[in-house]
Amino acid sequence: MEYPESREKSAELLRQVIALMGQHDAPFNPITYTVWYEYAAGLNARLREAIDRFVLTEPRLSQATTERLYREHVASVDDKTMDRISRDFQQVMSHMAHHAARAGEQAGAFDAELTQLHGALSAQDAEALRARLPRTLQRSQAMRDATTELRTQVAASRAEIERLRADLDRAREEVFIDSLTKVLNRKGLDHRLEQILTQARAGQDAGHGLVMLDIDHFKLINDQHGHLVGDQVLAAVGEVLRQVVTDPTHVVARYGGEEFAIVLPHAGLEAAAALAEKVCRTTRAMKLRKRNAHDVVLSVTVSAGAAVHRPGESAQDWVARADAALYRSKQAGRDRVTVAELS
Ligand SMILES: Nc1nc2c(ncn2[C@@H]2O[C@H](COP(=O)(O)OP(=O)(O)OP(=O)(O)O)[C@@H](O)[C@H]2O)c(=O)[nH]1
Repeated sequence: MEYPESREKSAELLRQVIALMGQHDAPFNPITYTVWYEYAAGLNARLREAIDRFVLTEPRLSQATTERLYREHVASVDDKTMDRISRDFQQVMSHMAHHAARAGEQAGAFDAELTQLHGALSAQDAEALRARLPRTLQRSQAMRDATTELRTQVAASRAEIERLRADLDRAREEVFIDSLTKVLNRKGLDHRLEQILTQARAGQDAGHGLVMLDIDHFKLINDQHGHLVGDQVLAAVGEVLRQVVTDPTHVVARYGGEEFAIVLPHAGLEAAAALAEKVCRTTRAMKLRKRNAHDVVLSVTVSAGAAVHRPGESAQDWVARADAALYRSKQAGRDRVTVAELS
């Protein structure tokens, strides 16, 4: 997931997120953090609606509810990953708390020692001062040791928390990736579309391009060469898409079956159509060798439809307009791009 906030905005968000986490019962961990971050950032409308509904009956959200919200509205991370990350996080926090408590105890003892020393100094009692000094030195050394240990522990904990967050991000991404074509799956696409349209609704930006693509006569490929070759073709088209769509802000997904989608945030119809043309050209030029049969070479083509998002339009309607343009490409003979009218 991309978090597009500026540094100032993210600092403000961080304050809000910490305040929100403090108002609820779920422990502080990367899952709770992510839920409240997405809530506060306003990037996840469905999550927001669900939280607003839940707090009516459960004003302090529990760990179980927060994890459920994460699973249903952020990413369906499996229970084992969720448990492991929560457990590891608790362990990191408990180590840090232990070292902080130790440093606190040493600080208390050192403070008591300083009070005694101050007394001896004020009374100008040279004898008492001499007697106190070895203890004062001992206590100050213990204090220094404890703060050094705490510093080391804080650094180690930070590194560990970073590792856990990366772990969680990886697990989230896996849920959104189609294993055959290695592009986003439908769920991943829906999630990204929702983010993009939430921002569009908030008036933060306008004008996004969408291309829907469909492999031509795919049923024939399956019928003539078998389902496994069909899968090989799907994987190859996925590879073409990953190769052609190089802009990291663009979103490539398998919409379902042999249909793919490309979302081009902040791009017009011309850019979307040009990218679709490039995908058509590259796919047409591709020669696929049927696995375990070196003499059988397959060629495939794709048809495409492009549409630019209209203000206020739902994701569903947007996809339907691009799909209608794609249908016109099919009707006109396939292996081509059709653009949806703007009005
Ligand atoms: N091998 C394989 N086939 C799939 C998969 N998903 C869907 N299909 C097949 O894709 C085919 C889609 O065929 P149709 O929708 O009739 O369209 P088409 O043959 O591509 O023809 P046009 O779209 O009109 O060019 C069906 O035969 C599905 O069984 C998959 O994951 N693997």
